[in-house]
Amino acid sequence: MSRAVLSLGSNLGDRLAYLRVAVDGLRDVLVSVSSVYETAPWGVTDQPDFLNAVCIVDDPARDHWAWLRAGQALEREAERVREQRWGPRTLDVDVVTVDDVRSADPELLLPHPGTAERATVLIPWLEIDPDAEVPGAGRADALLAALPAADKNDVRRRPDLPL
Ligand SMILES: Nc1ncnc2c1ncn2[C@@H]1O[C@H](COP(=O)(O)OP(=O)(O)OP(=O)(O)O)[C@@H](O)[C@H]1O
Ligand SMILES: Nc1nc2c(c(=O)[nH]1)N=C(CO)CN2
Repeated sequence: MSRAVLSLGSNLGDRLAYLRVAVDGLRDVLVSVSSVYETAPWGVTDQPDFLNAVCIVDDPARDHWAWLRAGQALEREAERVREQRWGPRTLDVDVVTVDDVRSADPELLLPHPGTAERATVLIPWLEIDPDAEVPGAGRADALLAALPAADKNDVRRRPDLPL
């Protein structure tokens, strides 16, 4: 089996529609999907707010590279153009974890290196898996508890935006 946690983000154009492109494209392998969260941008802060969500997918036939390729195909479907690092995008699909795979290959770092510091990933992930663990870094709830309150306050659930 290969179970992956994918982080979705959009801050350009019809943000909800782009997240739906991703979820619809994963429908056959979808185990669960979080609520949508409106989040203040980190990294490059002078850009529009993001919508973020996390989904858990499972497919015994896919390895971690197949999940990366699936995410990239969805980004292409959302007409993503490659722009500045951490800049605005119609759709970003990050592979957060795949089972307990660890990878130092720059094309596919696992677990995704930003995970432990990103409330925008940890909060939606914990919503759908309260026992979530980041391989090598411990429980997601403990990682979230260690983040500044301001980071958590910048992640607001949007129950009015269903996926
Ligand atoms: N776990 C991963 N998930 C998705 N892409 C990854 C992962 N590890 C490495 N990459 C590589 O990262 C590149 C995409 O980077 P991208 O421009 O989306 O970064 P970013 O989203 O701006 O920043 P960040 O990766 O910190 O969220 C791709 O070339 C991809 O091969
Ligand atoms: N709130 C938020 N900020 C970001 C995000 C994101 O998904 N959410 N993604 C980025 C590029 O990976 C840069 N900044």
